[in-house]
Amino acid sequence: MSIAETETGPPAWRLLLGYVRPHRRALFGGALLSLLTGLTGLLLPLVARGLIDDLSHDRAITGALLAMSGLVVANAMVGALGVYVLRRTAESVVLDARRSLSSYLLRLRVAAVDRTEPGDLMARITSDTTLLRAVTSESLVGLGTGGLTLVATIVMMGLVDPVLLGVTLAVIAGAGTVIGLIAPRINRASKEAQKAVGVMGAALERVLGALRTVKASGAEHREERALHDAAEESWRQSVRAAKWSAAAGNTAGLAIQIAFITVLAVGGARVATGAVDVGTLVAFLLYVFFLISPLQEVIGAVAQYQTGAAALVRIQEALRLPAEPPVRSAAPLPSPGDRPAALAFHDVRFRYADDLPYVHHGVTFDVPARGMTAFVGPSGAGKTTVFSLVERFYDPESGEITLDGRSLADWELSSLRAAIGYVEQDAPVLSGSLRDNLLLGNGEADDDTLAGVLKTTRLDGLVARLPMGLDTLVGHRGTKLSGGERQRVAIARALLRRPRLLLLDEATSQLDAVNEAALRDTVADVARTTTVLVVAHRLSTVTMADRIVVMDAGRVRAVGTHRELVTADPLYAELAATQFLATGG
Ligand SMILES: Nc1ncnc2c1ncn2[C@@H]1O[C@H](COP(=O)(O)OP(=O)(O)OP(=O)(O)O)[C@@H](O)[C@H]1O
Repeated sequence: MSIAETETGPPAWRLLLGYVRPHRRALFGGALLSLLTGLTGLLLPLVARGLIDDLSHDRAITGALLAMSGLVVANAMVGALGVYVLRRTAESVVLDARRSLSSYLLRLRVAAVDRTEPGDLMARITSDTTLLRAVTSESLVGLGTGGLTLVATIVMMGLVDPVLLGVTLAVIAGAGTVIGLIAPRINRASKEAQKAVGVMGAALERVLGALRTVKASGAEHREERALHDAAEESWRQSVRAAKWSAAAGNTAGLAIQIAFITVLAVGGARVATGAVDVGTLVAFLLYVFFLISPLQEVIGAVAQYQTGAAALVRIQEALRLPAEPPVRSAAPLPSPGDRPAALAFHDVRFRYADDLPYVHHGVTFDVPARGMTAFVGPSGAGKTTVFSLVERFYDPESGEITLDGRSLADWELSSLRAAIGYVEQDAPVLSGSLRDNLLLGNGEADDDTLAGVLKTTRLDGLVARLPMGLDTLVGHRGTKLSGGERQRVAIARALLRRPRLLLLDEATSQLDAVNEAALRDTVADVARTTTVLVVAHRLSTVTMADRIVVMDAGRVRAVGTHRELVTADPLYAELAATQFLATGG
């Protein structure tokens, strides 16, 4: 599913001004330099007229030649400076957009991310923001400087000969009408092209995220087709945009040529009747020639703006996804002596989306501080969802969840999460070093603490074996670690936060007996000082739990110890007999 296209919202030019406002001074400076370049250029025809005058009156032309050379050099220097200032400003606008967009994406609600394609979001940060560069430096400035130069040129033309100006303006007005018809087509094609880039990003993310599965399923060709289709769609739409942009650009060239010929004809007649002299006609023709650049600049700006506007709208769509409130600074982690947390669910009803069935139909349970509570139940019963709700990745539709007797809704999100350590079932490992991964949740942990946690999670042996110890790169998604090692890294990472509540979604994959037993001891150890909740898949975990919550189809069926439940709850008895992995039990 892709991000909903929003038709409403502020127009693109308002969004653009919002991005540009902080850089308005630099932009204005750059525009001024560009304008100065245009103006110095504008003086050339006047000097040329003087030169022709001097020639026809047999006067020395050295002064006029020197003036022309000086103007040309000054024009080039000021022009280069202007281009540099504008490009730099445009890059700063892109930087701002990338910064704000990436900060925003990190704050996105998990529910919002569920409904989008990460690859598409990535394309919006990388590719769409790039388009802001051109829209700032070329479009906005082009419109300003080109527009002003155009007006200045027209004023000069009016001063030289108003009749010829009238002829020129009529031709330009015709060109303007054509451009007005072309611009929306460029916008539509650009938006489609960027959308296809997003689709390609999503397809790439899908393939690279599961490359082993794709290869093992022999699905390379099918996936390749999807990638190529998206790339081709982007190509098709970009070519369409290019076609219309070229048509717009050529309209400008054509208009100037028509104006040139018309001015030559009408001007020639006026010279013949003696209304104007040859010098005036030459100066006017030079001005017509001078119109090319600002006119093309303005038309280019209009075309470029259409592309930028399409990107701006896509960026804005991402910025409208629901996000968590911004956090100014990370909340402090629990201190070593902090008391464990107590958790309670009161009649919690929850579904992942309005169009999906309820996952929790009124879940109620109480977990006192300290000790280990195991959640068991058939697949899909809603056990992992309990953890997602505790972390506030989602909020319940009704009912209440309390931590230490205080509703989760009243906790500041970062303080709530700081109190919790969460080990997910598939135990993601981020690309980077093993140390980066361990310290992800607590960058402040000292070497002694780290060594202690490595020992309890039995990772010390692994670290000793690795060529570069803790600094060994563990690869994208931890592909260089085994499933069991990944799970232990995730537990170590959570323990380093000294959580007051540890949520452990047990891996369904088997660990070897030694590590299994070690992990069980670790969890039992942690449960003496912390509240531990485990979604349990192993009989060995369940039997050592202080209490077991049996869930079925979004409800809590029973709570008790293994001994109690085996006799009291038929579902539990069946699970215990058939479904649990029995390792070490
Ligand atoms: N992000 C999500 N969006 C929509 N539905 C979801 C999402 N996550 C889980 N579900 C659905 O919610 C239901 C409960 O899922 P949950 O992961 O809580 O089950 P579970 O009891 O932990 O199962 P298992 O033991 O197989 O891990 C399932 O039917 C699942 O399809």
